[in-house]
Amino acid sequence: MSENGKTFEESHFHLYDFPTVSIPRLSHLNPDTDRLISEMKPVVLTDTELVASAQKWNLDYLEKNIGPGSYTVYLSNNKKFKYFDESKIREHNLNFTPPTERIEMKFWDFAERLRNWKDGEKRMYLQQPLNDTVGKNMVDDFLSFNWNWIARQKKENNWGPLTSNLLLISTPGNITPVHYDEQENFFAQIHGYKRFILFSPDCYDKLYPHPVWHPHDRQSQVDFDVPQYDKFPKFHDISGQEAVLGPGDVLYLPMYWWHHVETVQHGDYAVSLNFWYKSGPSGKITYPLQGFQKMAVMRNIEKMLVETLKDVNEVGPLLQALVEGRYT
Ligand SMILES: O=C(O)C(=O)C[C@H](CCCc1ccccc1)C(=O)O
Ligand SMILES: [Zn+2]
Repeated sequence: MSENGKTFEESHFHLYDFPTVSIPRLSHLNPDTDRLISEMKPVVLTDTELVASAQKWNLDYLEKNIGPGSYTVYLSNNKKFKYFDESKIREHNLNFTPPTERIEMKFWDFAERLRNWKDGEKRMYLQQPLNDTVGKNMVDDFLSFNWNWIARQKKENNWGPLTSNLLLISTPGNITPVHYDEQENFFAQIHGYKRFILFSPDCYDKLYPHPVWHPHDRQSQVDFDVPQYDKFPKFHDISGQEAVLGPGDVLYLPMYWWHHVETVQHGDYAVSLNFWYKSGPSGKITYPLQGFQKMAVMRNIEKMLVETLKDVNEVGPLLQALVEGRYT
């Protein structure tokens, strides 16, 4: 498959059993692009120049210009970096074993370890919101982003404020397992290549999310490498959309869309920057509700039940009693 002028063999990607189609790759000047965004459908924009001033953000440049701040780096003994919310571990004092180790590093330390990284060693994933501790050159790069274009997108789609720009630097082969976020996202690829597999919010019944109170809230329980079809039978019917992003590509990743992200194997490290926006007011609700709205409804029901029952172990049995014999 050749994307962004680069060709890849199968060995560059993890192979899964479900079918996928390609996410459209369009110019930002194509009217279909703004239509897809307004319909909350994914699209790869090939020429926004959104972060053109960051094309020079390789390890050397970042090491020289990112400043003295500390950076959150996850370490994994395998390829997966399944996100977990540490606050939920304490809140429900669960005996939860984090799947990855989180450490704080200075950038020069991370850069050095990444330069010397060899396949087979612990994989690393730097994940840190950009903040005002970065050096002057990077502030200038940031100010030179194509804010006109993205501000128009925010306005035309009635989004809320930009909440953060997450800087992501990953070793080849890293996987962020399938999950959804509750914010709109323009994902800008700066260095290296990343493969996204997306699933519509309507797939919520096929991806079996963890409970809302669980540290893996918003993540799927299904391990794509070992899908337990007995536990998760509906996963069998899933199908997705995929794209490989290269430098300069921007993926519109709509709120509540499930996504699995891989840093292409046997290649270079990857540098990405996302733009997370709060959603705007929902406006006129039309019926029947769409998939993402049903996900929000289910989240609210789970939250209300935990609040009311005070014991997370009582939520399942009560919901079971509510459904059995009435709705089955
Ligand atoms: O931009 C996005 O939404 C992604 O999922 C990009 C993903 C890393 C995100 C890490 C993460 C996952 C869940 C909660 C908070 C942070 C990647 O590029 O590997
Ligand atoms: Zn995400």
